[in-house]
Order: sequence, then structure tokens, then C-alpha cells
Amino acid sequence: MPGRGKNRVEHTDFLGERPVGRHVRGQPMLEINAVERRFAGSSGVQGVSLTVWPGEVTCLLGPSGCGKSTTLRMIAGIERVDAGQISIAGQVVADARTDVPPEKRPVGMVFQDLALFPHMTIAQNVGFGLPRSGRGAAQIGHLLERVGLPGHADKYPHQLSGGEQQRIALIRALATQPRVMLLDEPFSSLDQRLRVEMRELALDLLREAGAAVVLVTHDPDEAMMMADRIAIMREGRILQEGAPLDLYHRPVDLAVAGFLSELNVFSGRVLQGHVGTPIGDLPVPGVVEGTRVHAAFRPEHLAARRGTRSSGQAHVLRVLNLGRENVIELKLPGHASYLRCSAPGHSDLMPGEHVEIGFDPDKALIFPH
Ligand SMILES: Nc1ncnc2c1ncn2[C@@H]1O[C@H](COP(=O)(O)OP(=O)(O)OP(=O)(O)O)[C@@H](O)[C@H]1O
Repeated sequence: MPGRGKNRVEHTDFLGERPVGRHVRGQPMLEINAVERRFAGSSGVQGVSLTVWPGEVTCLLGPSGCGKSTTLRMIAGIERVDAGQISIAGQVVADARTDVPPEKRPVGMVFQDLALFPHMTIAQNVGFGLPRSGRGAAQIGHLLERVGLPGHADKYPHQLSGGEQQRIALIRALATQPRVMLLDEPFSSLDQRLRVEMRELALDLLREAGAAVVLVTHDPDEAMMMADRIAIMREGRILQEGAPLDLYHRPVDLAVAGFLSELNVFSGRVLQGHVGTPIGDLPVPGVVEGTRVHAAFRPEHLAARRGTRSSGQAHVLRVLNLGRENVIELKLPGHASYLRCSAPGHSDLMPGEHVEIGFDPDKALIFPH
């Protein structure tokens, strides 16, 4: 499709054999066009459009109440659309005249609290919805092996750990070979280590299945890691949609920029092609003289160097040692808020020390306000 190649993310399925994603010629799997859902006293969902190709993960990211789950529920058919259209594999499943019931849509779902059926064995859970034929049984065995739980077929859900249950929920949803997979905060109840493992396993399985995936999360790291495309939502609308690194480096406004990491924000007026900030003058070529702008830096785009009492622009308030990196909180004299910058884990700056702050002007994010 012309123009689609610009943001493309190229990958193959799990076996490395079958290319998937929007760079592959073919039809989108999921098309959402200007859908709306209105609720009294809430922004609901307003004019959301998204296109997801087979094997591609689109992440809906945004604050609580921005319409992420409502969008998923409309795709699943649990919520009706008030306007707009949803198509799966070229078939309209929802619009003003059409409302295909959820069980007739080729959609799988994994929600954070979507419990397994407690009175069914693991094999019965995974096989729920599959034909009771030999092919179904072989498929269950294959899926249990793929998630490393081949010996658990006859157990019951309460005999499995939380992470194991989540793997079963994932393959139960995949067993019916849905064209579209909807994941609503599926890993948020898992501890950090398991969450990382599950994300990787889920990505492998989902790409292997070639499903179009829509993942809802609050967690920007999860979105950056898992998504081919991220749609940032607020108050029922998509503020920006694109490849993760495009959004990270070229956010359309301060709100989008702030969803993907912490920001250090300065405000000022452009004079002679520069904006003055407490950490130095920043060139802002191409911005009209006199414009008021926000200049924002991500923590990794500021560098704190040990200085002296006279050369130092700030002093170190706190050092959070995260192992591989340190997060350093800096206090600027005369400013109520503090700055955050990241430094390598071996940096030895200590609270109370005076520092000079360096930055690469090319990394500044400039927004008029
Ligand atoms: N059935 C409903 N009746 C009335 N209002 C609703 C209904 N479902 C959702 N809403 C409202 O629509 C808005 C979007 O809700 P939604 O659950 O989609 O948000 P969300 O982004 O998924 O939030 P969270 O991250 O907290 O799950 C909210 O203001 C919510 O209160």
C-alpha cells in the first residue's frame, strides 16, 4: 500500500518463515473507522480510527478513563458502536446497521481478570470452543508445549501459579485461531520478572498465530517493548498514532511526549532564535520570534557532570540506583520543581554535590504554548 512503508516494522512469524505486518502486501485484518460510543457525563470514545495488519501489535496507551477498554469492547462486540464502522478481515462486524454478536466474531480476548473456568481441567480450558475432534486434542497438546506446560493438562487452574494461569488464558484465547486478539492489561497482575517473560512469550505466540493484536496498557515501557504501533488516547480520542520510536522522538505535543517517559519541561519566549532556560540557551531554529514555547528533555537527554560550588547550576537531591542506570534528581536554585536525569549505574554522584547540566539541543522537544 503506497505510503505505508514509511513507518514499517519488519518482522517474521515465530519460526522466522512467514513475514507478517503492514509491510506485507495484503489486506489489513482489523479496520476501525471513526467509531463513537457516547455515555452520559463522559467522553466515551469519539471518532477513533485504527488499522491493524496480521501479525502486528497496536497498543492503546492512555490514562484511566480515556476510552481504551470501550474501544476493545466495541471490537469484541460487547459494546455497540454509536457511529463509525469496524471490519475484520474485510467483513463489516459493526456499523449503524450491523452488530455481529461477540461469539460470531473471530476475536480472542485476554483480560487481566479473565479467570479460567475453575471446574475444568487445563486441557478442557484450552479446548473450550474447539471441536471435540482428534485435531482439537493435538492442538491443545501443541499449545501446552509451546508455553512450557505440557505436563499440566489434567490439573485444575487452582493448582497453577498466577503466571502459569496467564499463559493458559493466552493459549485458550489463541486456540480458536482468532483473526484479532484483544489484550486488556493482561500482564499487570504479574511480578516484574514474570511480566517480562510473558510479554516475550506472548509476542512470539501472537506473531506465530498471525493475529492482529490490540493491546491496552497504562505502562509506556510495555507499549514501547511490545507494539509495532502505539495509539495514545486521551478523553476518547487518539492524540497520535505511529511507530513507537516516531512517537518517542517526534511527539505532536507535550501531552503525548509526557506519556512515554518523564519530562523536564522549561517555558520561555523565543528571542533571536533561542529560548533561555535555567540550564542554558537553547537554539530553536525555525520558530517565530516572540513565540512562547515549552522546551522538554527526557531524562536520558540531560547529563549531570560534577561541578564546583561556583560552576554548578544545580545540586543533587537524590540518587536512585536502579542497577544498570541511576536516576538523579537535581534541584535548580530558585525553582520549585526538580529535574530528573539518568546516568550510568557506575556514576558516583552523591546527594548534595554541585553539578553542571549538559544537553544535546537536537534532543530537545519544542512545543508552542
Ligand atoms: N457502560 C458505561 N456507562 C457509562 N459510562 C461508561 C461505561 N463504560 C465506560 N464508561 C465511561 O467511558 C469512559 C471510558 O471508559 P474506559 O473503560 O473505556 O476507559 P479506559 O481508558 O479503559 O480506563 P481504565 O484504564 O481505567 O480501564 C470513562 O469515563 C467511563 O467512565
